[in-house]
Amino acid sequence: MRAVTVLEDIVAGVREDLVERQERRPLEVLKEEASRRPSARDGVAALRGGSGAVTIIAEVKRSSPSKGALATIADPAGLATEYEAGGAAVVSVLTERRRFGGSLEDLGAVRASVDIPVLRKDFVVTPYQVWEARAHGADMVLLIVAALEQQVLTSLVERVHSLGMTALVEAHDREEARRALDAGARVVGINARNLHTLEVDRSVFRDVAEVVPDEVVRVAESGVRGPHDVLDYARAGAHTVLVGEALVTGGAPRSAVADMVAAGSHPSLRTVGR
Ligand SMILES: O=P(O)(O)OC[C@@H](O)[C@@H](O)c1c[nH]c2ccccc12
Repeated sequence: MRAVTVLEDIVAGVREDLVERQERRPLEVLKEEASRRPSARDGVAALRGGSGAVTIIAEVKRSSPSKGALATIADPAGLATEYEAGGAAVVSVLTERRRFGGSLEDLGAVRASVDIPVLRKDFVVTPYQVWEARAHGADMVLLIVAALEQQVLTSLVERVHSLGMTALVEAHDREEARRALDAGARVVGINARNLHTLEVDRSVFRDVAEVVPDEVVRVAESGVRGPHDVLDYARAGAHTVLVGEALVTGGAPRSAVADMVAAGSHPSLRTVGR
């Protein structure tokens, strides 16, 4: 028998937790809550930024399967406010509980504290979770190609977009990137961390980015240690860079984001064909 990979293990846990939430809060209730929210913010416009500079998605992340505990983050809303003040285009909030220590409460608290778009980062495998995201004020939802069959992926992308949100569709190789585009993604994340083995290989980005056209926002995910890596990803064709660990462990989130935003506006990038 094939070994169960980390991704499959995480998704199994997510499905278990989901059963309980669906009992507590029927879909009809969620839909009602979602309908009372103001419209979702435009994630694509925020990530494009307007000036040709590379934008930053800053992540609220307490722990990870690869590194274990990273930061306590007693006040996720306060952290998100720092990210926004540093110039982040979007805040990503991990809501997966078992491995990442996140929650939908974190998402709601962050939503209430910032004006920029907020991304729900989780292992979304059912429409119910998309409604949950909207009911808690998310503007964007992560969908992971490797966790979804193509038909399911396509219908989840459609569901996200029909609720006025933007899907960030995550790929790890060229084949998955093509599947993301086929499913209708307007924003494609290329994750340098392999979710089966958890290893980071930053060179994956350049290779996979080649199959993602310029009309689609290319997001480089994982393994960013500082401004230098932002610049490298930008030179490899990223429109946006998503950063977690370096921001939650560094101790000065506002200035860390500001330094990365500055790297993303470097004059040398104007000559890169982005
Ligand atoms: O902490 P890092 O190396 O900056 O990585 C952030 C982000 O890319 C990572 O959290 C991530 C990327 N895709 C995911 C999918 C699920 C959970 C987490 C992730």
